[in-house]
Amino acid sequence: MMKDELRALKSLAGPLPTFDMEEVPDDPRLLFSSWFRDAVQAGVEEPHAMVLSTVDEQGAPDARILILKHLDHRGWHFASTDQGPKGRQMALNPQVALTFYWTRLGRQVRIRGMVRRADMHERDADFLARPPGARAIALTARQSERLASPRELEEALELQRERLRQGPDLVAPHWGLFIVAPREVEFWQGDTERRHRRLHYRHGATGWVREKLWP
Ligand SMILES: Cc1cc2nc3c(=O)[nH]c(=O)nc-3n(C[C@H](O)[C@H](O)[C@H](O)COP(=O)(O)O)c2cc1C
Repeated sequence: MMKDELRALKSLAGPLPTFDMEEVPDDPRLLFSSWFRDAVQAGVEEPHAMVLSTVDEQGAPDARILILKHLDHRGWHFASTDQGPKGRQMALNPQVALTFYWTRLGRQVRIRGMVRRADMHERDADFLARPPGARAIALTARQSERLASPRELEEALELQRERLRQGPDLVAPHWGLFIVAPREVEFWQGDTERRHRRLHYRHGATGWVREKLWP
């Protein structure tokens, strides 16, 4: 049943844009910005949603979706608690990967690199810019713990909403703003005939080196 349903689904049906792999910037961050703008203009839903992959202490991979908060010369930024599986995994092993997929354009971007924390000032600014509900849930500081009952969550949230009413500038101590400095970035443009175009950037001793990859 599932097999037939899956076979009936289309993938990379197009129309899809072309990708001129000769006309690209030296720095993959510039190409990412340009592709990101294309995704926004094409109406891709939540183009800033990305998969963050990490590994645990046994070397077993883990992955979840997060929201991209910023991209600058340092890399790709995201915000989360430093507790819970991803926080612990990144503290043990700062090597991570980010993956974007923009369906309507048939484009995938894969980033591999090292994650580090932004300074406290930037972290606080990010936290205070979050809507009150998002700040209250972050202040509960229990992401990914076992939830005993919905009431437990409601009570904890009400407590934090009250703390925020008393102190609107409160920042969750376990909140983190993280930056992924890229070592490798791959741009993948899907093709309806499966002649996908792949451009791989690697950061070497003298700067960014690019090569094309087989589809
Ligand atoms: C669209 C979307 C956006 C999300 N954005 C974030 C985010 O920015 N930060 C975050 O901590 N979790 C975010 N999550 C939840 C994570 O996927 C994940 O459930 C949570 O961070 C716990 O991860 P962990 O158990 O691996 O630590 C988002 C989930 C989705 C589906």
